[in-house]
Amino acid sequence: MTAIEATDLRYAYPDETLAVDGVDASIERGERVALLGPNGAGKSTLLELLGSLVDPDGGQVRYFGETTDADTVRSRLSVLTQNPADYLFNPTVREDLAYGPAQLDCDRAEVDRRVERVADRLDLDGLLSKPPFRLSGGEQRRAALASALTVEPDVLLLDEPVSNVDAANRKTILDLLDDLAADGVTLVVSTPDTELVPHVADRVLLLDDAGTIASRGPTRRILTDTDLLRDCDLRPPQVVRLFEGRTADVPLTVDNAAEQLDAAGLDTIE
Ligand SMILES: Nc1ncnc2c1ncn2[C@@H]1O[C@H](COP(=O)(O)OP(=O)(O)OP(=O)(O)O)[C@@H](O)[C@H]1O
Repeated sequence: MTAIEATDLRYAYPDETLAVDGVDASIERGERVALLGPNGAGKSTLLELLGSLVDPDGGQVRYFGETTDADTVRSRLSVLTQNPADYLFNPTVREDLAYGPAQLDCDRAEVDRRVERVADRLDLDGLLSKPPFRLSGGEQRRAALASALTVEPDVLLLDEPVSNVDAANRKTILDLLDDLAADGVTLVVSTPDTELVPHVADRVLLLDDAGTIASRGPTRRILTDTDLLRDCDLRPPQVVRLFEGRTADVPLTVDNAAEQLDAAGLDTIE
């Protein structure tokens, strides 16, 4: 079943900047999709349109087959923007995490269960009683993600979820996204970072700086098309640049590359 079906989306800001121009996108349930493009390509705007945070000037977004009903969308879909303040507005982090499920009429015990479980998963246990404005920038981003997760969405749209996040927390977040995908949650991640894409997506919608889709396809096909990426002002992943032309099966990540070198008996270089 389709999770999100967008047709001919168009959005211009009040100053007439055309940020999204005629985008079609169909995202199946359980898929992991990246919105990849350079700065200013329209990724955040498209993510907000796909997540019903803003209404398009043209075109339409439908969810789960047919519905456009706002309550259904709110209960089954979470969007994480780049601004943690959109999610952190209560006196304590615990109340911010509890806000979504409480809005969905979960009872007190269920709300507490969700808050504890997500806080544990994102290493926020020690921060639950703090006011959110006392958290560091990275902690605020984790708390915002946690508040998007306590509604237990079927579809999660994330705008640059690991930008400005340290290595340990990046791993925590990427492992969590793997677990959510394994549980069947549909993931849409916007990023300008080609290095991140193999970790979060099986399919890519590639945007160019005109707010249109330049190409779409499986992650491997898009990330190994180095001319296409450069035409969109993106740098191909470093490991692709290193292995391009040296093997038919170009690895997309350093871990893939290490496995290939081991398999080829090149585990040490004299
Ligand atoms: N509030 C706004 N008013 C006017 N123009 C805007 C506004 N927000 C974004 N834009 C413009 O819309 C275009 C798309 O912006 P958007 O933030 O969607 O791009 P992006 O691909 O997410 O960029 P980045 O990678 O830098 O976050 C850009 O040209 C930007 O300058």
